[in-house]
Amino acid sequence: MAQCCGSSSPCSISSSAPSNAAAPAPAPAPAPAPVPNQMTGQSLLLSAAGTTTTSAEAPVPGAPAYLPQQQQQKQQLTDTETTSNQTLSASEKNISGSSRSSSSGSRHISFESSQKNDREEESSTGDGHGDGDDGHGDVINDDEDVVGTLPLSLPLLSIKKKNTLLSRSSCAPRSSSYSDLCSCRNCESSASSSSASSTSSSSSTSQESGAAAGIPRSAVTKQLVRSVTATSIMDMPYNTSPSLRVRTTSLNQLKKTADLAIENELHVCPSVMSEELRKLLPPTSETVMTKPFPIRGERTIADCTTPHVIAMVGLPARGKTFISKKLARYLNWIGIATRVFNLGEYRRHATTAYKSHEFFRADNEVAMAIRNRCANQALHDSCEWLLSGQGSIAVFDATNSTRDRRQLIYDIVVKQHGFRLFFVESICNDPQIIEQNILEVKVSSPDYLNMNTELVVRDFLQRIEHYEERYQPIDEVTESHLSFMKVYNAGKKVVVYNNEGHVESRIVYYLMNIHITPRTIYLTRHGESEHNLSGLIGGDSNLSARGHQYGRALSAFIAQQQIDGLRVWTSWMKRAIQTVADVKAPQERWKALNEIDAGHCEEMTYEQIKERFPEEFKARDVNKFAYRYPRGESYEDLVARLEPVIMELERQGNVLVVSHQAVLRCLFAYFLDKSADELPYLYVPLHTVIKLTPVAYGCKVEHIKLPIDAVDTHRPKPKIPGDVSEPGLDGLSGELVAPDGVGKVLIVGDDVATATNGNGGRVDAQAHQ
Ligand SMILES: O=P(O)(O)OC[C@H]1O[C@@](CO)(OP(=O)(O)O)[C@@H](O)[C@@H]1O
Repeated sequence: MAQCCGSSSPCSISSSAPSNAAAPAPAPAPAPAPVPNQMTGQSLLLSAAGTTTTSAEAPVPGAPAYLPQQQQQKQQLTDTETTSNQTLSASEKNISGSSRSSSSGSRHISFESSQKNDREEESSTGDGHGDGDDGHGDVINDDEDVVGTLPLSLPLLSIKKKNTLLSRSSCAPRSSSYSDLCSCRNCESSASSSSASSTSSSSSTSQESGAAAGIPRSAVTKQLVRSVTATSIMDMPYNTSPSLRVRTTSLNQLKKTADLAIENELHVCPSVMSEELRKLLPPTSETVMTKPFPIRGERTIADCTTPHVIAMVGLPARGKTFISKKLARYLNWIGIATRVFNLGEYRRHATTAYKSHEFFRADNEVAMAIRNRCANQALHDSCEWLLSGQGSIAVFDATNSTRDRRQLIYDIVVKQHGFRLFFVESICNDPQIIEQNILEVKVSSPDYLNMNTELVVRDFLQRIEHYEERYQPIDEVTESHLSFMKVYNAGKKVVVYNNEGHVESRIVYYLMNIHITPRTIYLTRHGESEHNLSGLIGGDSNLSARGHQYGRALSAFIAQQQIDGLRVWTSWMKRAIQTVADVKAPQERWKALNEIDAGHCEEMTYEQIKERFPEEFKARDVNKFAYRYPRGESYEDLVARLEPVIMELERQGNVLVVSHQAVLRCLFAYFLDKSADELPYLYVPLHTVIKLTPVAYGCKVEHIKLPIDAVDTHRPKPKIPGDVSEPGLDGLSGELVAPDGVGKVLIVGDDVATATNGNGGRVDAQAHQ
């Protein structure tokens, strides 16, 4: 299966149109007709608690790609083997799919909670063309009081597709390192004369012998692919060639690239390839010299070849903006560049004409013209952004509450641009959730500046009524060509329809796990360890005396917080387990929470690494996120390893996570929406609890430093890569990180130290105010 759900068990879900997998990034392949799913009448029931029951012939979608890395690679290699079969069956699908009746031709997966959930009665209430917004944006434009400041004459949606064809004839004088992959005349001659690494030499040997034997070009390429991908990373000592350091990451990409080349007969020289395509080539000594490690996002290019638009659907105050922002944060964290286009922000930017709910009346023609123009502009910008290659997923956050509006989106996104389109409809009939939503985010909306809460609630409820008049929930019969999921009452029930491909499966899985129940997450490193004292990284040492002291202070602090249903998660490492020895709460050990594996550099000081492996040490400073220790891990690897932890954290209530510097940076970056550049330098000091409380669309952060001294292990990014004389190693360090405006740093008073040093763990509550 080319793009299976990623389940470790055999997966029977058909992949999406294979043209997606084969499309060269970033330009999309011509729009494939939507492929209705072959599976009929299959349903899967999943309880809110995560237990699954499948109906008779149901395919089990399984958890998406959260397999260990090696398993994923194995899985992908197996998947790729079946690509050609899939291509055939998918084209058959296209032919047969068009004549099939909508309801029987689509896979329908329904996830229902074990709790009582009445199926929503969905009724069409008209065929108006309304659109709208319910989000409140961060952009407040007070300068504009003219109605419709967006130019009305703007040529909307006139985006040209990029030229995906690569010219053979323009092959420039080329680098010998590509000779084993290129078939242009120049390269062929240089290929035969070049000798390279073991991998490339075997490849060129295949080519030469193939040419000599008169084997057709495509067969030679296939042979080449096989010979390269059959090589196992495990068989190679890390220092055989610098290029091997990235081989695990590039292995699947290479396979896909090569298949792509076979399918499209693109025998072009890498020197004229697009940047995107070239990135997927196997590393050579040259690419390693200039760009030693894959940057964030490369890992996911193969998964997300075709740009996606995720279009929200639903009445105002149904949590669409909450879902959009949260989803974007998650997708960016896993390395898929995602951006939210919020229609409310466009409308507020276009006009300040909003005075009351009257603006949203269906018969308000002036307002309706503005709203339509803004919706078109937001969609246009989403597509522009995707076409520019800056991102892979655009989230269109608007109500998209009528069939006509959704059809328009489909025509533009799928038919015109050939992107994938997935609707996420949020349906909520629980007045409590709606009211809470209005109070939490609408009262502070720029639409209601200086208005009292009661008036805001009344006005907003009337706004909702205007939408209700024309709201048409997505209909499986009349809109059977759409891919969508419906989330009922903040996740009590989820329905998934025509779910296509890996990215959508991940989105569905993620959205099934999030919840809005208030809770708090506490992150802390273990107490100071013996290795911390001597400046050694990694290892599995015991706590120092001060580390044990921190353990006691932590348990006192946690007891004082009186946290309902708290669970404690630690790594498997001694220093983490020893830290929570006195904490009174159920504990779980996660291997995934173990510290970054520094491979050959384990239990060395930074100075020793610099001395023994100067190039490695420098390379890490150049790109710390992507740098993988020899026989060890990178931060990028850590993010992949931690995805199941994030998923489980999303499902849980109150949790205390006790882990390590690098691991906590990754988790912290998820909650703070930090970039790959910032992530490895986030400040996570010893003996400090980071308290995270979800609020509205974000997260409140408090740093609570318990008053027990510890060494500072933070090494800030040096100005000169490889420099160890920078501050940070000698106790000077970075700033506490708190998100703009919402975070605050609390310093706990002496009471904790007193309490833990002899008062049996009692802590004066006042100390924390
Ligand atoms: O990525 P850098 O900044 O090196 O930080 C990670 C390092 O932090 C350390 C301490 O130096 O973490 P910890 O003590 O939390 O286990 C090392 O074990 C680890 O290799």
